[in-house]
Amino acid sequence: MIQRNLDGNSIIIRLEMKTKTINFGEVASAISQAGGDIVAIDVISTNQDITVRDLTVAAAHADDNKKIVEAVRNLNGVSIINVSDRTFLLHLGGKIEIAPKTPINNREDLSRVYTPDVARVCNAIAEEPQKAYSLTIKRNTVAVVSDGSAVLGLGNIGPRAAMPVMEGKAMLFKQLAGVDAFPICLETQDTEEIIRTIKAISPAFGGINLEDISSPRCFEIERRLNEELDIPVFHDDQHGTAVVLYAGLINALKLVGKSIENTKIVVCGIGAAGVACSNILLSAGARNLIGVDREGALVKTETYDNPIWQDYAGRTNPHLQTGSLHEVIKDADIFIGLSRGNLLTREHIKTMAKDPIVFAMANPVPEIMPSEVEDIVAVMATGRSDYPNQINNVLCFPGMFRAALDCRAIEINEAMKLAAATAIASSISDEERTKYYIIPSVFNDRVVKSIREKVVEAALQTGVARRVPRKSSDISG
Ligand SMILES: NC(=O)c1ccc[n+]([C@@H]2O[C@H](COP(=O)([O-])OP(=O)(O)OC[C@H]3O[C@@H](n4cnc5c(N)ncnc54)[C@H](O)[C@@H]3O)[C@@H](O)[C@H]2O)c1
Ligand SMILES: O=C(O)C[C@H](O)C(=O)O
Ligand SMILES: [Mg+2]
Repeated sequence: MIQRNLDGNSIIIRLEMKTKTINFGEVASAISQAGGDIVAIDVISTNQDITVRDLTVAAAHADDNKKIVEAVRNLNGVSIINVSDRTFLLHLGGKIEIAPKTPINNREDLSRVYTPDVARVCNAIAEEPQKAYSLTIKRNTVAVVSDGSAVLGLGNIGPRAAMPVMEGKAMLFKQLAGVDAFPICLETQDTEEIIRTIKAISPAFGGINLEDISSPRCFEIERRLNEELDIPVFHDDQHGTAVVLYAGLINALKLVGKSIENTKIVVCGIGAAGVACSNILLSAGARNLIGVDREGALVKTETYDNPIWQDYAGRTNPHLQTGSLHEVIKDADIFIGLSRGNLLTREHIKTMAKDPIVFAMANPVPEIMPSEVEDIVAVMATGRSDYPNQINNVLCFPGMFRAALDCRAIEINEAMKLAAATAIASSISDEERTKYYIIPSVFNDRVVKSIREKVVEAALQTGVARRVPRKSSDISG
């Protein structure tokens, strides 16, 4: 039922073949034996003795790529000129650019967009700072800020290595919701310095999307910035994830006919995403929710150095369950993984209650792969785009910021998050809902519109909107 998307693992091998020594059939069979499929062949040049070709080869797993290249390299009469990976090719020079909205064709244009005329616009903003919203990019621009300390599930890989993710988020902001977003990766992991820096750059932006900043620092950074800035600050890994998770769970619970109040929920990984996801589930009525981190279940009878865990333990695990993940997952109705890959096996899932719901959301490798348990779970979801039911914060952040910018919200509050979750969940109708379709696709164009409408409504009702936006049909860049 589940189909892997081979495209993510394809490589392009440019090779030179001595036509008298080897024929193409031999190359093709060596590639196939090493686990690759040739999906495209381009002849680059050819003469009587030598032919140069680009072979696009897909493999089921990225690990097979090395084997395939070795198999080709070992053939007599073949030399490899170059191997490129389509994903790396796509990243050459970065993934986004800044483009002017109007051309500067002559001296008159120049004096309007730049000096001397621009000075009149500057003075207008100096006299009335709110005009920054109408006369600069602030109205539609979000900073995507990371310190590279918790990038996907890769850990603390630093600000340079975080850039491809932040560029990707910026692309998604623009393509899905018309929001201009700029990636900013900071060369500091000091809480105070991050807060100071974000405050210092804030004049250019209408909102701040914090991304991949590890816990517990992320909680303090977000709280302080929300207090000290008048633009919305939203830690995507916390709240974006929580919104989408709750949306998926609303639909999954309908499928299995259970109510959130009567389920046992195990959340693994009590970091940024785990805390926020637990919070949204508790506010939606969850009662028997148990958090598990590296040392096992969090329980209020223990003392933790991490104050976030102490607070968490005090609000969860009502039956004071102790033990490892493998112990507490027994009889659970719902597993939510926000930790790291490959922590569970099929045997562990078999110990869960009837019709288990498994949301294994660690990226890029989930706590358990769907292919291992697909036949024994009622609903399975991951954070990945190559399996059904992708629970990924990308379903939330574009629409959420579209709404916040349009109504010029001073913050993104709980009511707005719940409104977004309901909007996402209800974009799948009763007839459409199946175990493979509990969450809409990122390409479903109803999602951003529906989040935008519901979130603006919630912002107006809760008094955090500074402006009543025009109709949703005005969504644009
Ligand atoms: N699908 C999504 O939309 C989505 C969104 C956010 C985060 N995530 C994923 O969730 C994971 C956590 O992200 P985060 O931003 O909360 O990071 P984080 O660093 O704040 O938290 C990770 C937590 O997992 C815990 N952990 C690590 N190994 C563990 C183990 N073996 N057993 C139990 N707990 C363990 C850590 O101690 C930490 O508390 C990452 O893999 C990330 O990619 C997915
Ligand atoms: O970036 C993603 O794909 C989701 C999430 O923000 C993560 O950190 O894993
Ligand atoms: Mg993230």
